[in-house]
Amino acid sequence: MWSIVDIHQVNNRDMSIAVLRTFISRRKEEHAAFLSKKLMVETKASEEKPSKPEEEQTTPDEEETSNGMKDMPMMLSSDEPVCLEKPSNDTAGGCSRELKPLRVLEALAASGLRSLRYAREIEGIGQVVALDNDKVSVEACKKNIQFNGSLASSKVEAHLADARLYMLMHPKEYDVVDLDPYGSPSVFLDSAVQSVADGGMLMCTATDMAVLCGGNGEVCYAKYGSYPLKGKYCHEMALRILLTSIESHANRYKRYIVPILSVQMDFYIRVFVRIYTSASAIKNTPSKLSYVYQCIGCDSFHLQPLGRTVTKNNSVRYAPGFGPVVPQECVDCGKKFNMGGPIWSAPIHDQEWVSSTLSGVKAMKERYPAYDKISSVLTTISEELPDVPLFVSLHNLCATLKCTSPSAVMFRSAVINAGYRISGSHVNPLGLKSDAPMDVIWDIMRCWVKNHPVKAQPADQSGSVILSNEPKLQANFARAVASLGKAQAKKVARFLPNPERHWGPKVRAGRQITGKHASLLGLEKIDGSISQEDGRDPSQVVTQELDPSSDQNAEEPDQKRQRIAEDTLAAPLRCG
Ligand SMILES: C[S@@+](CC[C@H](N)C(=O)[O-])C[C@H]1O[C@@H](n2cnc3c(N)ncnc32)[C@H](O)[C@@H]1O
Ligand SMILES: [Zn+2]
Repeated sequence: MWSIVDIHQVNNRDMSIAVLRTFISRRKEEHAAFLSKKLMVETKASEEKPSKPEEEQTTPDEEETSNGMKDMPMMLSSDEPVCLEKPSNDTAGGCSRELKPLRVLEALAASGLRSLRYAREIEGIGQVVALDNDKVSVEACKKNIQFNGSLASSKVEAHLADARLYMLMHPKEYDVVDLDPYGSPSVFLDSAVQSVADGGMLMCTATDMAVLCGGNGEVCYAKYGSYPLKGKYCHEMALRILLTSIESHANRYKRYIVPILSVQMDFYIRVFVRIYTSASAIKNTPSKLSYVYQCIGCDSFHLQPLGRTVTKNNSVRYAPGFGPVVPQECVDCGKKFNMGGPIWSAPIHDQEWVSSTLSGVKAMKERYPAYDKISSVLTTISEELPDVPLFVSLHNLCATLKCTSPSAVMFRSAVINAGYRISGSHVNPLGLKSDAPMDVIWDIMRCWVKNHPVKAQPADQSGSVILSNEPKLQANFARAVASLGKAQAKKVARFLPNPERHWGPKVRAGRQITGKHASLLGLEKIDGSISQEDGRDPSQVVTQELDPSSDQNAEEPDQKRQRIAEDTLAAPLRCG
């Protein structure tokens, strides 16, 4: 069995494998659509004018780039995804282009466990390049590759390299770039966005949650270019800050991102975004970003878009956003606002991808050791309102008013009965996303308090100021049909409890684990870590922990072995 301290990595890798499987099937569909469109265009062109001799049509220089593709040859229209395929001479017929297997770069690979799982478990992966700048890790990775048989050896290669330099030197070369650093990915983003092929995917983890969630706002600004706000929605804000930062790096190279899935799990966040090149599409970026005004008294929040588009006579013009969207003082409680952001305020998931990924996971349940976790997270995400960036917390609203709480179903019903939409949020079991404006939310709470009175509070408190105003809306708490999410109605688990022991981030590789880590990691984990690492040569762990009688060359592990793949493939030597 793997230790519980590694479970978060199992969750992270399983989610990545699930998304990669969806990517591979999407890529096939996009390629087929591209070929048929190309065929149509070619047929039309050949009908319109007599064809020139073949060598006059294109020269190799015009056609090829480092990526094997002309800069934008696959653009179907200005904003349509670019097809990820490369020219080939070996197919017959007019559409002589074949879809190459996926090339993956795991830029921060440690002992290569993730790369090995990608290569062994995902059909359609052509090559995985595993980098690390730590010699011991790369040696361990090479041993792990050897130990995992001929399939692994033919697909995975390990290199000692600084990922930043390597990615800069391989522009637009990888269909997938995976960043999974200790702490912040910020120093890797600029080169990573350049290394992804057009239409390719960047998968990026950040574990510096204290920074991203407002523990030290200035550090967050320095690393990511956005101010975080402390609030119940801080983890969702963290996801949106990371997306903003990736977009900002991409824009420098006339590129832009399309978020596919953005998850907060365990104690980290991870985003999956596709990257495209289009000088005209990047003009849309300011319209996808917002500042956030958050009241220091009652936590009401309001979004201030950075940009807007004006459409006139079929032409689109870009302009700065209208503002300010709030007065100097909060209309609900009279206090001032903190301003955070900018955050990505466009959708953070592609809901079609989410449902295909969820169906894929369900169909291959036995291939995912973290099935329960990733299916519950994907289920909750599939129900999130896609166009509502942040959320309120019912407990927080009640804490401001010092009142008892209505049940979530009653509150949801009141919002729905008032004509608005509401959903949960995967980042917080108590979070409620709604398109109802803050004054409607407070009116609902004012109505609730009328029937559930609160003790008198000092008049200058935010809650007292809010309650001193009469509601304009008569809230109706009668149960609305849509007040339960589909998952809740079907009793599908939406949030799983964390394991009770050994939970949390591990100490960075190379650091001595000492008693001072007790408060961070917990005593049991420290004991476990010391006994695990005690006196062992990391490179020996591979051979000691793998069953020497196991079939090292097995290229198609059976399903049971797939399920325990995280145990037996290799020992994660340097990272959790
Ligand atoms: C969290 S671990 C990676 C875990 C791995 N992705 C997995 O799933 O097992 C981060 C790794 O990044 C490596 N690293 C840090 N800075 C790097 C750099 N500039 N270039 C290459 N590797 C680097 C560290 O040595 C460490 O092994
Ligand atoms: Zn307020």
